[in-house]
Amino acid sequence: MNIPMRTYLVTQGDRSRGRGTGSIVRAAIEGGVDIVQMREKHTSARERYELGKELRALTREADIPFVVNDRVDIAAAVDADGVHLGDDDLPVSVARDHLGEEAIIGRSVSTPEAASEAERAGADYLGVGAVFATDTKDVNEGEAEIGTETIAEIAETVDIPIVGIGGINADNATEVVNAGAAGVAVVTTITDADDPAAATQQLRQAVENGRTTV
Ligand SMILES: Cc1ncc(COP(=O)(O)OP(=O)(O)O)c(N)n1
Ligand SMILES: Cc1nc(C(=O)O)sc1CCOP(=O)(O)O
Ligand SMILES: [Mg+2]
Repeated sequence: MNIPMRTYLVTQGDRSRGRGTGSIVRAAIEGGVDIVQMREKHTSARERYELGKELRALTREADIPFVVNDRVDIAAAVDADGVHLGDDDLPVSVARDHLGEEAIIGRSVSTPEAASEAERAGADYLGVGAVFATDTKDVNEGEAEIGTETIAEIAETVDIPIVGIGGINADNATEVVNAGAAGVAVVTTITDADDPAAATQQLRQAVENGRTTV
């Protein structure tokens, strides 16, 4: 499965300076984002469903993949392309049974062992983090600031693509890609930017720079 994910936006409404998540996603699309994940932790199922339908329409119009964080039921309800799962979410195999062979299923990992297990379970890509310090999410001790060395180890271990996540911006994205990531996933670099479209473009350029210098 060839999933475009050089620049991967993970949404978070409460880190978007009061701007609607729809407007952030529209700007990211204008800036050339490759894939969008709806991640709205403290909202009801109904709110996620309504926002999910809006983001599905925007991403469909832009012809880019749309993934829902955590919730297989909401992914199915809004006709998303897939779901992103972590340790507290449904197993990859269960999501696969519900969403089908064509669905994009991402899995969070922070060690080579967990990466191998997720690949065996049928994940299509891995989100690996937290690469650098972040205050967007409380990351467990041992999974914080794993660095680009762990990105390199995991990239060597699995055949599926990986994206780095956590504290990534246009100044350090090149390093993440040079370590072996297919791309970078970000929340605040885009959602909290003065100009989310320009921030997406700069991130994209940093990723491209990595590809040409590897
Ligand atoms: C691309 C990507 N990578 C990792 C995560 C983290 O997922 P998870 O561990 O399930 O934590 P929450 O995001 O649910 O808090 C992600 N969402 N996206
Ligand atoms: C959602 C998420 N998952 C992480 C992980 O390590 O699995 S770090 C993270 C937050 C990323 O936010 P920012 O780009 O603002 O640092
Ligand atoms: Mg999760």
